[in-house]
Formats: sequence, C-alpha cells, structure tokens
Amino acid sequence: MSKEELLKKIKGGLIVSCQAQENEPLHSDFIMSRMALAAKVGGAVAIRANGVKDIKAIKEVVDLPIIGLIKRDYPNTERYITPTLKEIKELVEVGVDIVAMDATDRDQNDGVSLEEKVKFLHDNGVLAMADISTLEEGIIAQVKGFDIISTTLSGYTSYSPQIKEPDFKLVEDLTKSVSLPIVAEGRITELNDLKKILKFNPFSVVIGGAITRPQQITARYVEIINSCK
Ligand SMILES: CC(=O)N[C@H](C=O)[C@@H](O)[C@H](O)[C@H](O)COP(=O)(O)O
Repeated sequence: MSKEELLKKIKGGLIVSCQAQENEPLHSDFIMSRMALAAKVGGAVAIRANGVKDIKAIKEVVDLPIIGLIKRDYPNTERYITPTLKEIKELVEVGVDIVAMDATDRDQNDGVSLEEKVKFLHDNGVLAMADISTLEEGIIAQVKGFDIISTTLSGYTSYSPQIKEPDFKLVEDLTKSVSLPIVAEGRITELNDLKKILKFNPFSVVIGGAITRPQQITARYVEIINSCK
C-alpha cells in the first residue's frame, strides 16, 4: 500500500488502541485480537497495538492498518515506546504499516538518531509516527522526516502539562503550526472530549483505555457512585 493510500484509509477516522501489558488484567494476545475485531466491527479505521505477539494475533483476525509499537524499559533512558532500533526491526519484521516511537526531547539510548530510525522505516516501506509531548517536539519531528505526529506523550514527560483531560491546546497548536497529519491521542474519555477535539480538525483520533481497558471504565463509574454517597 502506498503512503497516500494508507493515509487516506485513516484520515478522519477512529484508531483504537488495543493494549494490555503484563500488569494489566486483559494481558493476552487472544483478548487483544478480539478487542481489535470489536473495534473493527464498531467502525475503527486502524488499530494501535503493542508487541509482536499481540500484533501477530490481531493481524490474523483484522485486516485494518496496524500502528505498531513495542513498550520496553531500558535502564539508561526514560523512553519506553519503541525506544531503540531493535524494537523497530521487530515491528518491521512482523509487518506493521506504521511504527510509533518516542520522539520526545529525551536521551536517545542506542546511539541511533531519530532521523536514522525514520530512514530505516522508509527504506522498508513503513511509515513513522512521532509520539510527542509538546509543540516544539512536533515541529522537530516534522524536520526529522516523520510522516505522522501524535500527541501520545503529553502528560507523560516531566515538562508537559500534567492534566487529567486530553491536551486540547497541543492538538490545536500542532494543527495550526505543523503541516504533517496530526493525530489526537491521550486521555480522550468522554464523548464531549472527542467533540471538542474534533473542532481542531485533527487528521485522526486514537482512543485506547476508554474503549479497551475495562478496569479504567469500571473505576470511572465507581468514582461517581462513591462521590454520591
Ligand atoms: C502514554 C502511553 O504509554 N500511551 C500508550 C501508547 O501507546 C497507550 O497505553 C495508550 O493507551 C494510548 O496512547 C491511547 O491513550 P488512551 O488510553 O489515554 O486513550
């Protein structure tokens, strides 16, 4: 699929993030594949997924474009979303359409620059998504050759706003200042969050926990019940 065809498929649509790590109740490649199938039935245009095992299982039942990432901790960096070229190679090998990686202004830990990582993906016919946390990082990601920018990491770096709601301002600022496709991602929970974010005309939207993490959904209802006691 060409870059244009791929972008056309995800433009204006909902991307569902289907992720459950080892410490989460739904950690299972089978369950993530069913989550992805449910997302497809509901009208999702693409799936964002973590790890080779989950991605393989998802690809068996869902033919939507896959944005792949590998969350992995290393001792010498705060980066954990596809932090090194090793994870990028694993994702290319499993056959994802887009690789999402940390493109924040934090230490690179493998001696390979973001430009080189993007080039490796392009040489293999895969698009590069920059997971960023500030406007400046988005602007730099564009210069470094990324294809798509996502607001994934706002609230998860020490220097970005630590807020409970989505970073609406970042989505607005990016759509005004950066010409690349801007994906709104992170803490989109209420339908009204989504309506508000769509006013800024993002290229597409990623929703994860509010759809695929039932422990989070349950906790929101429990909070309301407790606050009414
Ligand atoms: C910060 C981080 O590690 N985000 C991860 C990135 O892949 C996922 O755990 C999130 O579910 C995804 O970004 C979607 O966001 P939300 O689940 O808030 O809708």
